[in-house]
Amino acid sequence: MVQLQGVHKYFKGKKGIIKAVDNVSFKAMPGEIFGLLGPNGAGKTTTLRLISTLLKPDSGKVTVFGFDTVKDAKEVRERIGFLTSDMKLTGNLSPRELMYFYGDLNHIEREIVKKRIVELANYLDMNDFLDERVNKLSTGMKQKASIAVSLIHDPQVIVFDEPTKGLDIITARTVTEIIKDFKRQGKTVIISTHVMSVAEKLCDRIGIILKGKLAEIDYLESLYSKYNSEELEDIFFTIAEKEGGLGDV
Ligand SMILES: Nc1ncnc2c1ncn2[C@@H]1O[C@H](COP(=O)(O)OP(=O)(O)OP(=O)(O)O)[C@@H](O)[C@H]1O
Repeated sequence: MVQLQGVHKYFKGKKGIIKAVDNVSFKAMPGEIFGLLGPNGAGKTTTLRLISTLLKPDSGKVTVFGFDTVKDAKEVRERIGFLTSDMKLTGNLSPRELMYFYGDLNHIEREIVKKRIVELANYLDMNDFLDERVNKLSTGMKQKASIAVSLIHDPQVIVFDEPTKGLDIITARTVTEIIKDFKRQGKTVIISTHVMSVAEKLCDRIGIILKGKLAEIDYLESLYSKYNSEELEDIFFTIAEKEGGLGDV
């Protein structure tokens, strides 16, 4: 389980203070896909980076299975996998070598990593390119390799920033199927997206984030009935217009 309680994260911008995350609170539970939906600059990536210990909140608290992301960062990192479509794997190492490298970084015994590589290669259908250099791989293969690397420690919580960004429809479909599978495995999944169809296809619960604030949070089905619409896009614009939070959409 992931919990945010009154979390604030501000940055200094050229035009003054940017309230990237402004008093955000929510919970994401095991076996659930929670989606943060918002326009560019709304604070989605910052929120996910706070959950993944890559940033510290200015105030408020983020916990992962009760462990505090600041005080217990090591315990949190052991339980979390942070994935992003922007993760560009380059260089002369193969996916297998990269998985060993990240296994070592996570202090996992080599025998365990060896077994995990077999599991992940079968699961992600990577056996044909497990020993190719990553800079020779296609975008889809690289994406699978970066997912495998991020999952080497079999995390209970998966945080995925813009899971389908820049992917062709076939790879995007593979990635969305993998995310659904995480849910079936009882993992806690948190994704960010600005693509309504991705949120509609994948998420059980959605938090709409506008200018750093959570403007709405509810089950997808409840949003449809609350706003009397079957279109998440219409619901999003209704909320954004009410909040005056469309920013630079
Ligand atoms: N390291 C940083 N330093 C200064 N400002 C930052 C930093 N990181 C993010 N910001 C600002 O915080 C705000 C929220 O950014 P964030 O990347 O979280 O938004 P986002 O919802 O993920 O947007 P996008 O969909 O464009 O990726 C933006 O105004 C951004 O410019």
